[in-house]
Amino acid sequence: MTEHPSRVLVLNSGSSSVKYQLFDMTDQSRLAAGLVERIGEAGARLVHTPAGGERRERTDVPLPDHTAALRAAADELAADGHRLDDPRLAAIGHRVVHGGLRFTEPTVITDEVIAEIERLVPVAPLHNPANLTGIRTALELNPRVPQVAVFDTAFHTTMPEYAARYAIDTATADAHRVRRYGFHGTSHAYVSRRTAELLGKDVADVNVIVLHLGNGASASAVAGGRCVDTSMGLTPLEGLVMGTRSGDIDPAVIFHLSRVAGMSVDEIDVLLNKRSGLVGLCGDNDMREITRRMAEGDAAARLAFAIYTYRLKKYIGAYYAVLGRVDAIAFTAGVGENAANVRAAAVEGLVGFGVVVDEKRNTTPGSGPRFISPQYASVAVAVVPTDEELEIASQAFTLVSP
Ligand SMILES: Nc1ncnc2c1ncn2[C@@H]1O[C@H](COP(=O)(O)OP(=O)(O)O)[C@@H](O)[C@H]1O
Ligand SMILES: CC(=O)OP(=O)(O)O
Ligand SMILES: [Mg+2]
Repeated sequence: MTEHPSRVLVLNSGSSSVKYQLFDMTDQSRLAAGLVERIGEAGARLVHTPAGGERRERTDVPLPDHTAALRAAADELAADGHRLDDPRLAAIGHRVVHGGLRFTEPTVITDEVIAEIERLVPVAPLHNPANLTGIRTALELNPRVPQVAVFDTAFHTTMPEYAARYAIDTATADAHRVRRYGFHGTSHAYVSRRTAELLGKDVADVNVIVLHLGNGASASAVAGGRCVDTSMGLTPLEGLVMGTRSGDIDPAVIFHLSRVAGMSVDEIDVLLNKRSGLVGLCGDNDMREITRRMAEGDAAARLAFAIYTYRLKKYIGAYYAVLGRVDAIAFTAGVGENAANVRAAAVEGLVGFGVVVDEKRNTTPGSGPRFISPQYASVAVAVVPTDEELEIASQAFTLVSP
């Protein structure tokens, strides 16, 4: 009997990092995981962790660009016996951030798919180029295994037109594909499903607000497993306050900075995407550091935290209204899973909506999905760890399986 290939390598290429994980999909176990960070910068490093093995950190290999980073990752995997031409490999799954309106499902990558992802670079300048480098390098390393793109935007394509459209001239919007796409969809899909499981209900029967708070952050309103609204828009800049991005602002801020401060469009782009959000407000984008500074009475850190959590609360209120009935609010990603102070502040004063957290549950560290609201609360508040890599592996594996 020949064994069907059952392994999936997942690549998540970010603007300055590459994350990778190798799964055995027979039991969804992780065979290896790694991260290459600060690519092209001083201090670039690769951290590779084999399942059950010793973590290895490499700073001695040159990591000038994403191609080098992926080759170095392939070498680390090969050193553990996981070669990229291994016949047990069923697919390589890629996170692709912007899929426009065209890609609503995971898609096997062809030249034509690559050309379409390339065409979307202007609406995802920080993300799609890195995703494309990941795809091209993986194709060079193994041209035979199916490569699958899993799009951040796909889960949001169910948004109704009235949530997806901006109120601007329709002809201009259509000519340039200006509309709200939404991102982090793989995480919103996975977390909303896991939240339904935690509630012991069918996903079709529950309404969930998902708050994905990582470096990039977004909220979504999910009704019966379908996304009906999300906070990111044409690009991942709209919505919540993020590590380095402003989130919602009056668009006239851009005209003002151009006319009054003499800044170019590119300079304003960098300002809003890289020098705003938490880092712009207080100089730090790591919530751990901000929390430490707040305890010392640092006023800038306190204000940054207040702005961040106030914006969250506004989105919770908005999506409560959008959904009409909310069964659960789920916090996920680096900040959402770990920062009890952010969770508490985001729902403070919402007891009238049935939204409240139990202090002990909220501050007790845990790892799996768990409730942080009291037993009696009418809306469940939960911490539900995301796993974008496993979700990408599952979708890619399902697509290529006979
Ligand atoms: N223990 C913690 N307490 C508070 N914040 C944390 C903690 N651990 C991680 N974070 C936050 O999570 C962020 C990264 O989230 P993550 O989901 O890994 O981001 P991304 O995948 O977008 O790079 C960090 O910038 C940091 O602010
Ligand atoms: C779309 C997006 O914001 O992604 P990330 O959080 O990985 O930057
Ligand atoms: Mg993440």
